[in-house]
Amino acid sequence: MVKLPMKEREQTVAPGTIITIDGPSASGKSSVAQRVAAAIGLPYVSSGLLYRGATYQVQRYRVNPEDEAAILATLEAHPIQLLPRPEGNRLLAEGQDITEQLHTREVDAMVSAVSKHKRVRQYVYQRLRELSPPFVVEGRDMGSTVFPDATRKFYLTARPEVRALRRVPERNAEYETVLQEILRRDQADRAQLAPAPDAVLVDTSEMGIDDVVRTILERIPY
Ligand SMILES: Nc1ncnc2c1ncn2[C@@H]1O[C@H](COP(=O)(O)OP(=O)(O)O)[C@@H](O)[C@H]1O
Ligand SMILES: Nc1ccn([C@@H]2O[C@H](COP(=O)(O)OP(=O)(O)O)[C@@H](O)[C@H]2O)c(=O)n1
Repeated sequence: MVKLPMKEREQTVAPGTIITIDGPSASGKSSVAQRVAAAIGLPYVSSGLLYRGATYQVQRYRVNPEDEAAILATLEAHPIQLLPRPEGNRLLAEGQDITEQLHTREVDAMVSAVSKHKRVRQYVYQRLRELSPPFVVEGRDMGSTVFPDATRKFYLTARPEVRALRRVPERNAEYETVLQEILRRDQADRAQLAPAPDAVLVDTSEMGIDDVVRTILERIPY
């Protein structure tokens, strides 16, 4: 098991605590997970960065995103590593921090094709399950598939138009283009986007980040 760096504050949750925060693109998962984790003194883990890192390697080594075996061979030869840091997760590829290259339209355009392969998902699940609780983890299927026995599960949603408006400043692209790309990725990700039946659903369309964080903290035993 991989011990995660813990904030110096004394532990306030049970040692085995796992909080999952899932949802579609720009629903607020990363921002909210980072704040919730900081509030209860836990590390937070971004599963999406592992899929983005895998996609970056596929593009870097010009691998066919439809070729599952070639993708796995590339990840074996050119490994990626997630560093969950309280100030923000970092993703290393062959020892180099490539995090800044991962939130781009190029990676957005291909990440669903790479992520849909069963063995790619198993590769990511393996990395995540090596992490030693307690932690907050965000993604799409953390509560439904990867950590079904999580202590608390949350599923953030927001209207696509709201999510597109939030994403525009991060992608330096026109609103309509960003909206279409979000709708395309929602559709491409639909297999892993179903909330766990025991997840608390939070529609963040009309909520500020602090309200979402408060809504989640109120439902966590700490
Ligand atoms: N409830 C909210 N209200 C307003 N802006 C938000 C809200 N949640 C997230 N944001 C902003 O929207 C953008 C995308 O949020 P992010 O946490 O990256 O979403 P995700 O991880 O689900 O893709 C960020 O700039 C973030 O600050
Ligand atoms: N748990 C997860 C997390 C991400 N992903 C894939 O990785 C892509 C990027 O996830 P992300 O969380 O970094 O993306 P945003 O939601 O921040 O836009 C998603 O569009 C999915 O294709 C997944 O399949 N399962």
